[in-house]
Amino acid sequence: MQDGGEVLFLDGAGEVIVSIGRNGLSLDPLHPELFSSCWSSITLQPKLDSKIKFSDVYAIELLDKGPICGPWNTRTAFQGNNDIEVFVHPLCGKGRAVENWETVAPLFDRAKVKTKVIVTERAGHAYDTLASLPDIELKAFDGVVAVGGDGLFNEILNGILSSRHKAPYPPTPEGFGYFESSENCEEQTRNGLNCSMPTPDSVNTMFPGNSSKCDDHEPLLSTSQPTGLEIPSLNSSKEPCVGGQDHLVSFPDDWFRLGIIPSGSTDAIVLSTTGERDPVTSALLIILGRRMSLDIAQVVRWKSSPTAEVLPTVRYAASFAGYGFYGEVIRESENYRWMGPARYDFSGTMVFLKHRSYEAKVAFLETPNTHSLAASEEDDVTGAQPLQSRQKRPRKIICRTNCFVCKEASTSGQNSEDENADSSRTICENPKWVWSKGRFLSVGAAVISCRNERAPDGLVADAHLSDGFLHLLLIRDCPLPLYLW
Ligand SMILES: Nc1ncnc2c1ncn2[C@@H]1O[C@H](COP(=O)(O)OP(=O)(O)OP(=O)(O)O)[C@@H](O)[C@H]1O
Repeated sequence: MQDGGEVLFLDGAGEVIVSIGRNGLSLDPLHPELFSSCWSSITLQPKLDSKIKFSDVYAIELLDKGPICGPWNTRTAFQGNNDIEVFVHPLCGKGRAVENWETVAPLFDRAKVKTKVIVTERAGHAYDTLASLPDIELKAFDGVVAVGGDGLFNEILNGILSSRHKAPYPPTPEGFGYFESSENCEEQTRNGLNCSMPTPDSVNTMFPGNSSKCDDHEPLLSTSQPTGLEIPSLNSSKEPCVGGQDHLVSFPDDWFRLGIIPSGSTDAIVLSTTGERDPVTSALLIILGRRMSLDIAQVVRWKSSPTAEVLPTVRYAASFAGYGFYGEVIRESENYRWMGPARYDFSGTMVFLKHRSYEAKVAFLETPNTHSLAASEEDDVTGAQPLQSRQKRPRKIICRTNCFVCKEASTSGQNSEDENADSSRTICENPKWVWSKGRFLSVGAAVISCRNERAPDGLVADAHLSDGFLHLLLIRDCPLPLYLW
């Protein structure tokens, strides 16, 4: 025992004095002079992390007794009393998800974090499981973890939100005059779209989970041949579209913890959140309960039903939602899944060579930061101008983490973080929809692409959107950066 601490022998470092502070342990060499060279000023002290924060400790074991408590740090770790639900997609990426889970599972065991593991057997398995799970059972989980790629995460996100996100839809296409004229109708028919007039009653105030959505059984990924990868339509689960059911979990008021152990082909969400495409890093971050808010985009596609009603199909995206080029690349790439990650390059080239452009009408929330992109004053509902003619790229919006990319944008004369927060507030409280139409190479909404400086600028995730009319709305951390190419 030494004044102010205990002397321990540490492998590779020798004797150290260990003292306990409020937030962690301090380690100081007992004989620092032994590490100094007599004849030079070079210090030969071995590398020693002189501080260990309690919040970085994920388990404690006594050599002879094994784990002594668990989970070790209930303040930062997963709550610990309940399980976390883990979905493993055995076929994703290079087929290493099961192996990756087997590598990290002992870390969860060691930290006494209980897991309930489901290995998915088909596309839609995770979605169905979560969408049909009674709220009381969902709430009993401390979180849900995907061992897979962006597509599996996307299923989990949609399974959790589909019947539980309660928010008004953005304005209908009717509100933008989309279906107003027969000319529009002819144009749509030429483009292979199903055109019919909406019923007069606006669905602006409808909430997901109420009756009209029950009629929509369109798969998200529409292909002429079944790929086995279609995500089931909303509300195709056992959970009925009921009014009056007392939901215990309701977004955006509630929050829920999600994790990804990267095992996919592109892992865009992991790259733009943790920045490390490494299963062990992700597992440790999950066990330690490190968290960050995730921007989620709600994508509403309005489509005519057989009864000529225009009904919304709602999906949620956490990285990127794309229509046009990107949508087609993703759709095409499903046919070449056997190629592994190279399928994206291959189908990207194939689709590029087709040199198509896509008819689109886009509605988006105008923010002060995106003014260079936003429509001019005459571009209101009655007088749209094609956005293609605007060459300027939108200015970056500063993200919450104030990453390198955003910092750079702000120092080059852009809005400060405070101004950005103010503009977010204005948009949330006072949304002003702008719309425009034209032919585009692609229309996409990047949700979290600036979270991490290492993330590629344009992220492509599994946002399978077929031709149709899209409304994009950010439900958390608005504003949503919307890019038009
Ligand atoms: N057992 C399964 N068999 C077939 N498809 C599955 C299975 N489990 C999930 N899927 C589907 O496979 C799709 C792709 O999965 P995932 O995104 O995890 O892998 P990936 O495409 O290789 O990775 P990334 O999205 O990072 O490119 C998902 O959209 C999901 O619906």
